[in-house]
Amino acid sequence: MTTIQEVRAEIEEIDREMIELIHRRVGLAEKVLESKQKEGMQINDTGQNHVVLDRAVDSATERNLDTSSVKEIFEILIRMNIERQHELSGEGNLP
Ligand SMILES: C=C(O[C@@H]1C=C(C(=O)O)C=C[C@H]1O)C(=O)O
Repeated sequence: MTTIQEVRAEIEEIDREMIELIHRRVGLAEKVLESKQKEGMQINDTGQNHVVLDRAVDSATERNLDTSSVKEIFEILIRMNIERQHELSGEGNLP
């Protein structure tokens, strides 16, 4: 039988992986901003936000996860990326 310590070690490993993935995702803000500045695009792209959220909700549905919770997580991830792009463009935390 698995001990609580073993399960917690597995959770810790997953948490570390998630932090690394969040770091990678936020890290892409620089490349995205560069392309947007070249193309004259706005930082917040509501159409793309929908694409990302719909994709996350579909994946969550396939795995029988609570879709509204998964959507909240992805809304936070999108916000973090947008905030990072604003920081990098020297605008601070504008909406
Ligand atoms: C990363 C982008 O910039 C913003 C952040 C997004 C995201 O974190 O997925 C999606 C759309 C944009 O509002 C992008 O346009 O792809």
